[in-house]
Amino acid sequence: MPTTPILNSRKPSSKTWLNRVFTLSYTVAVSVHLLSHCRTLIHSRTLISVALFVADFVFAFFWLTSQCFHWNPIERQVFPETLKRVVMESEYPSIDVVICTADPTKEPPVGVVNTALSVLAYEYPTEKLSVYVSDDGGSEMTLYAFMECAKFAKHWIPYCKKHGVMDRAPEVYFGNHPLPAWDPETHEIKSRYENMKSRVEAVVQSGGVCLDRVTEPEFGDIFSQWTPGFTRRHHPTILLNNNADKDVAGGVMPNLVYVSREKNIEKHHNFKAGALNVMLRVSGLLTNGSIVLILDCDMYSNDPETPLRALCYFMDQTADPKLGFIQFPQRFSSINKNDIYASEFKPETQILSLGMDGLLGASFMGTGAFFKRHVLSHDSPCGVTNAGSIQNNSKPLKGEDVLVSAHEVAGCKYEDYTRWGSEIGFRYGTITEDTYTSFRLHCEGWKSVLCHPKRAAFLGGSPSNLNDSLNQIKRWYMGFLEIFFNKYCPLIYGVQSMNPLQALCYTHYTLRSFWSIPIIIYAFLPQITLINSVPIFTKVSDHGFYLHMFLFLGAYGKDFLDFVVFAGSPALRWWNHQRMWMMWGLSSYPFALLEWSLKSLGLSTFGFNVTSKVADEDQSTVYEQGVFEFGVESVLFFPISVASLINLMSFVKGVMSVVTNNGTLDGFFVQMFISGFVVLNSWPIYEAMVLRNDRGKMPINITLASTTTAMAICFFFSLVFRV
Ligand SMILES: O=c1ccn([C@@H]2O[C@H](COP(=O)(O)OP(=O)(O)O[C@H]3O[C@H](CO)[C@@H](O)[C@H](O)[C@H]3O)[C@@H](O)[C@H]2O)c(=O)[nH]1
Ligand SMILES: [Mn+2]
Repeated sequence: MPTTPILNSRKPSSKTWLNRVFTLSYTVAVSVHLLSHCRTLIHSRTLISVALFVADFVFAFFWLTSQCFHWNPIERQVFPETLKRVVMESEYPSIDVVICTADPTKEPPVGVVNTALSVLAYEYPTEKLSVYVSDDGGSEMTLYAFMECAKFAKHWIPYCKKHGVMDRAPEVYFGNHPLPAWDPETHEIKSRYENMKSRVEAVVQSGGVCLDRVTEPEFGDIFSQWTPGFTRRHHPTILLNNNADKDVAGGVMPNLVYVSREKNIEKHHNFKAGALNVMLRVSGLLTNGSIVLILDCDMYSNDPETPLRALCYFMDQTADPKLGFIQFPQRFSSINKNDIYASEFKPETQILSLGMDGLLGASFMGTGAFFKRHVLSHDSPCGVTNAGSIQNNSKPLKGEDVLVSAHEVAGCKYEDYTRWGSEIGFRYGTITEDTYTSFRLHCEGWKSVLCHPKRAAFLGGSPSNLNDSLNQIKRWYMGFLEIFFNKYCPLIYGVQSMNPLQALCYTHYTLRSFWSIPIIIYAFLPQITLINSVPIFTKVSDHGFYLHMFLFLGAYGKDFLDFVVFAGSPALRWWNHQRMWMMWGLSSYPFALLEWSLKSLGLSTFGFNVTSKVADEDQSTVYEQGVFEFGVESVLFFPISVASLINLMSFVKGVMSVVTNNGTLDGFFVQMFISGFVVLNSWPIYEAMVLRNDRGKMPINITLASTTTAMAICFFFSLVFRV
């Protein structure tokens, strides 16, 4: 009897038992610790003991919920070689790729072009591949870049296939490979690329498209739609289908389509989720690929065989029919050596996600995910009613009728009175549509898979300065609060509708901004009391001290093991990550809570502030050197600066009293230790305040304001503790 060929496998991670033993023993320690807090509260309740209890209680909550990620981590493998052997290419499903962009100034069109080229050149039957660019910025510059992309692709696709190129984003390819002097073909394609790039950049620089640049008759007319009343928030649908049939080597070209959905200033457009839903409908009409790959414009493909890896699940006869999507973890290309801003998101993308994968599946990360189309549009009006099987679709439906319908489904009134965004497609109501959509899909019983090949499937950009990075985190956690305080709350609705451990994972993420409470308490309370010589923790000579020590070393030590030993990151990256966690706790998290509260009270609004993907040369140099970039007067730096100064004062005060009291610090050791630890972490901040003179130094106004505030706090509390 023939055995079914194995296309993928899963096994428990080697650390599963270590995780479980650790979870159980640490739970005992946390419980004992919380009990002793309760005892203190009963016998001598003071403001300080209440604050410490609250802090430890919140920490315990996050620790406990985070254990759900560690309970059942798994590792997976796929076998694309087997796939190639046992499945004929003609059986491959067709794939529609959607690339989102929203702002030509923050997301340079050349970057969009590179991402598009990297997927157009996938090792995949070209007649089954379609690439859609969704331009939420409604920018003629992006459209112009798209046209240049279409022309260059005719050369680039056959070149990549002929030479087995791995880096199929040309910018990366030409950046990584010295040109072989003997190869005229490579020289030619490179100069073609450079010319194209400079034409696109010239258009971007001049701020508009000069029509005599567009010589092709099939493209010429479309720019007339940019009438004087056209703005990015208010304009008609623009759709351009590049009808190129053949590349220069005579191969079939993949479809390439540009869509900028209709916008109306009076109509909420639901940010990226709104754009993606339009793309689901438009692509449903034009090509109707049964697999949809979602990408951000800065996430280029780093491995041309990625679709085959996804097929190792989709084409697996034995796979769970409820499998909805396959997520490739977000990975990043331009992170500096020690990842000073912790932009790698290692825990979320590559550690915790393995744990969710062992439950119901990783959550959608906004980019790098292959969806079965029908999961997102099961009863869409576009005639996409295939009930679960992977279908094959041939080259596009063309003709005027289809284009008229496509304009209709991209219109901003189309979704009125439909279930798009509430029950169908990407879900609305939050600016972190990715987490929310996968949460809802998991509630509905869909499953997902994390595919984590050694060579990253996609590589993206990340903020290269501190302010952008803190703002990005703030935006996510505001979105998370919108998810939690919602009809479909992960802790209430989620726990009832899916594996409760998985629901607690979502709970953990969506509530994380409350981590700011204990972080702020621990950043100020032990320090202010130390300055005023008030001991608040157990003495080193007490038994309780060992419990404190175990709790601290256990949490940090386990984190270190996961990050460095099991996930293989350099130790310095781990150190920088824990530093950023404290910084988030003092800035992004509390501001997320604040802004979300203001919005809930109707006092303010917030939108999707697109992360900038450009950095000028100076900024990039500073970043590459691994030096913190403050530079701008950001309110997010203020609490961080105040905390770092208070910690410095308290540490100095502590050292001085140890010296004057003949070297005893018994009663103050824990407070000294915490201040010292924060001081060590704050070194780049002190440097930015007093030692640096470059443009990345702390703005003088922030330094002055935070110094004054820190002194005022000290003065105020010295009065409080005197009475
Ligand atoms: O109204 C909008 C806003 C954004 N985008 C696009 O959404 C993508 C993500 O935006 P970006 O500013 O780069 O977000 P990140 O901070 O990198 O966001 C992460 O988190 C987002 C959810 O908050 C996810 O959508 C992203 O995939 C994920 O990378 C970009 O391609 C944008 O062009 C739109 O299409 N329309
Ligand atoms: Mn991004």
